Amino acid sequence: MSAEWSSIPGPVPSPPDGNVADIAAAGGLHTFQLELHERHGPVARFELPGTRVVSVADPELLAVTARINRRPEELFEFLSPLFEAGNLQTIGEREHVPWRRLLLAALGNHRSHEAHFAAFARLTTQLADRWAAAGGEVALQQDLSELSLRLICEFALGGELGSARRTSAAFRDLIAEYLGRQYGLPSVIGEDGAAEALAYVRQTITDVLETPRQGSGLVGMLAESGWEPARIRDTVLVVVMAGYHTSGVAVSWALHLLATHPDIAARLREELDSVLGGRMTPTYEELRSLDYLERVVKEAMRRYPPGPYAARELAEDLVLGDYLVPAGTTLMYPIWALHLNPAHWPEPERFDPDRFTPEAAEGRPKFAYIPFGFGPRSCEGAALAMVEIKLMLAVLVRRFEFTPVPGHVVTPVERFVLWARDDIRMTVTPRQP
Ligand code: HEM
Repeated sequence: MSAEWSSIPGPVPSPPDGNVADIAAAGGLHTFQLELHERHGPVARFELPGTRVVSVADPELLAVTARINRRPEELFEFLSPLFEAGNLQTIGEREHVPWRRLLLAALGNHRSHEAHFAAFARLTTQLADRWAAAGGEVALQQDLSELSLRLICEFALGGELGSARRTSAAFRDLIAEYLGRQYGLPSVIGEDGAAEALAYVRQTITDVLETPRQGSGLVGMLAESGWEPARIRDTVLVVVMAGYHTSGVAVSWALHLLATHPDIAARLREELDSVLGGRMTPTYEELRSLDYLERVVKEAMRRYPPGPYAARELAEDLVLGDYLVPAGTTLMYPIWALHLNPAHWPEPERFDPDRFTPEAAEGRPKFAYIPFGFGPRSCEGAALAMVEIKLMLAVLVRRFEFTPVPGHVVTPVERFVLWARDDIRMTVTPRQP
């Protein structure tokens, strides 16, 4: 077996941009990968400028890659301008291992989640009160990404980070701008706009680090880390960037699915009403006992994974099924395509939370479902995100009926995260207590 990238099935690349035009024609990397695997099978190749990619949509084959730490630099190059001390998405294993240890200690601690739970509930209730007072139509992704920014700042920094609206817009625009530059798309905010947004984000982070606050495990741990100040600032930036939109986007997709599946929404409400009685927010303990809520969240992240892909780079040749993939290849984990693979998810488009009962999940390969990635570079915020998402959804579904706005079309687009192109617009109607 020879290590030949071109022996792997895939579309014909056209120099110098490889398959960039095919990706644009498909509507983005997320939809391109669905078509790629439908046409070429579970292991398929394609080419980005200067990068040979092999995309793997078979969970059993993914298991073979589970120890790889290295991320491909070219693919994440667009994030480099954000960092002062090196791109944290792609730092090498030696630096990454202690960095991950600190993040897991700061973000993955259940006692710490419990300690911040009352503040999370207060911030979520504030948004619900605002919706109830204003009534009518809301833009879910805008409001919920601002709320998740507030939650992550409360948790990781002990309070607000500048104006939530401005910070959230700055991150969104910076990612769209840098990603667009990498793939030759039209500018979103221009050179000056990007410089201004980055300066705003950096300044607010510096302000937070210079003003001691109570209740921030992350800032305290960073202060004791002995790391250079630029790496500390970069770490705060990456945590805020990774956490500001993902949880809110997950909740908005879940609400979209619930609003279009009234029977499932009714079953979730029944569970919430029976556990909460007359109260509007669950306790931390109650949240853990809401089984159907958990299944709804998992199924929503299967149907619309907020992070639609992950990637690694091969340091050595690797046997993947029938192929020997050469060293230097970028391995893509096409999370959306994996979550819609009919071999493991019958009728994959159907929204059915009961796919996640213990009985239904039995025998399903571990890596058939990977919303938070896997292996040594999996998401350090996963456990925290699940608490945030379940709490936001519980409070909002307990308090409101959500009705899709007639004529508003919801189209997923990939901008590093799976957003809806024109947001998800809903009419919110307070439920009778
Ligand atoms: C719905 C919520 C979220 C989803 C779906 C999500 C998904 C992901 C995915 C797919 C990756 C790449 C994993 C891989 O390469 O195997 C990732 C990485 C990461 N996520 Fe999340 N994430 C979420 C929320 C969060 C939150 C709330 C935080 C921080 C508080 C966070 C922090 C990170 C960090 C720091 C990384 C980089 C991991 C590394 O390179 O070691 N994420 N996330």
